[in-house]
Amino acid sequence: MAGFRDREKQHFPLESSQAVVDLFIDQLENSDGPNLALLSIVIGAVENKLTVNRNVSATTDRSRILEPIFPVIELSMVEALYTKFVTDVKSGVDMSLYRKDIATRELVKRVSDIIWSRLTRSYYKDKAHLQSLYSYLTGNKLDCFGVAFAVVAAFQVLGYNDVHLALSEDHAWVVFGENGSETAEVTWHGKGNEDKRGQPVGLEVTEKSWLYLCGQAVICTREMEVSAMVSGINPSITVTLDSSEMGNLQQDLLWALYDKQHLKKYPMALGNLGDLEEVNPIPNRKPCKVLYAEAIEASKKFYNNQHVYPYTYLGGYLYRKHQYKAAVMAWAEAATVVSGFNYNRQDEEIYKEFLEIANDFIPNIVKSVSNENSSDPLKLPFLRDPEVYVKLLQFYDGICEWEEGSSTPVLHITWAHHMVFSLSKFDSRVREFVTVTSEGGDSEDNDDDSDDQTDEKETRRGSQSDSKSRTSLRGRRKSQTSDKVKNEKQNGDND
Ligand SMILES: CC1(C)CN=C(N2CCN(c3ncnc4sc(CC(F)F)cc34)CC2)S1
Repeated sequence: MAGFRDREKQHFPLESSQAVVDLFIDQLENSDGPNLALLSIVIGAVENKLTVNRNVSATTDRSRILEPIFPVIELSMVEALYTKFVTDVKSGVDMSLYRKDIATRELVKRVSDIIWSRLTRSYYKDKAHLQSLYSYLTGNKLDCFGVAFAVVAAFQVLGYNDVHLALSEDHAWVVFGENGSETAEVTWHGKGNEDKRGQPVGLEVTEKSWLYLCGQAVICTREMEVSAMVSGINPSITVTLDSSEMGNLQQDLLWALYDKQHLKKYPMALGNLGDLEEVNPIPNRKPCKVLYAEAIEASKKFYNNQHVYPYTYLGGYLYRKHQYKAAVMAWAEAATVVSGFNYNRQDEEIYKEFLEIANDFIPNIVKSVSNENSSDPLKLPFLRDPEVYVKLLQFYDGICEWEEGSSTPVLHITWAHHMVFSLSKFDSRVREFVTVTSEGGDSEDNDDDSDDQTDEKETRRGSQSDSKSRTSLRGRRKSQTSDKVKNEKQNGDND
């Protein structure tokens, strides 16, 4: 039955991480494209052996358990599971009903139903290690991403090259048809939401919800589907313990994909590699800060700068390194990105992200710097730095703008309490230097070119530094006419 050719067989048995990396590289160099089902079964098997049901004694206090052995992966086991997958998929489809080169919506729904029908009736969907075909074929369990991935792998088995994975920052679906112009839901999203499997991704894009990234989703090639598979590796054994072998393997695979340019258009995968490099920097490889920057550049270059996570990857890293001003600057950019969406009840994941930043991280920073006296004379203390204050206002402004025009409210009193707490900790002189103005409303409101359509307003640094730095905060309001939001404090040293 469906077996592997010598090209695949010669790698087995896999007896080391390097052997797995060699198999992946060989598949990525295969002119027929990488075999998604084969690679997902292999990586899922390794992850299962290294992380599931490990006898973790309470005394293991290292952040990563050291593996004595690498689990040998035998060809017979992989081939048996692969044959089972091929048989499941092919027996579920009467191929005589369909054209062989381009998928139809009916076929996409059919294949999604085949994957769906084999899932265990009810199980904890958010559990770890449910993302691979190994989990599907040995445990009949998949998470939301895993179902979408399995549908794409099934179409590869059926010989279709037009069905590809589409990824937003919290959802997955497929594209298919002539030049991938069609979209279809193939999995569920979140809890308590009716799945829309078979339907096109339509309304949500017009609703401007973050969940669908307004047409800026990552559309995968076969190789980028391998990047998604590798990015989805979960090295955790418990909440507090990771498998270092699995983490190192994920890192090596991501670098192999990076070297072949298969992370170029995939900001989250670049961010994931950055997180791995932070914990375990590989000599002579790009440092995590550069990877976070490349993720932001990729979002700007390929996705109209409409991805939020690249900025929260960077902000989270800077926060962990106590580089608080830079962290606030990254979070302000993240809020500006999210301000371009309308909040929808299915956007909880990004809501939780901003909730933690606004109501946990920023108050913690403000508390921790309250008795700061920076040794560096040129560095303004956080609470005396007008640029920080302006960036904080930009952060809150972005979240307010996100809420404007949304079907669901974002902010509640707790947000206001934390915001007032944080802003009020800034030195009063800093607050005096900030002039907030609002430009005209939406473009259609901008017909009046009255000269009070203010351009950027400048904010000068405090007296400590003689150089004036032009920090501007452009207030943006969606619907109001242009008006000065705050009185302008004329200070003596205005030039
Ligand atoms: C800055 C953060 C909080 C750190 N980790 C973040 N991740 C965001 C989600 N992650 C991802 N990493 C690679 N690819 C994908 S595709 C996807 C949506 C899912 F439904 F398919 C999620 C995701 C990995 C981890 S965002």
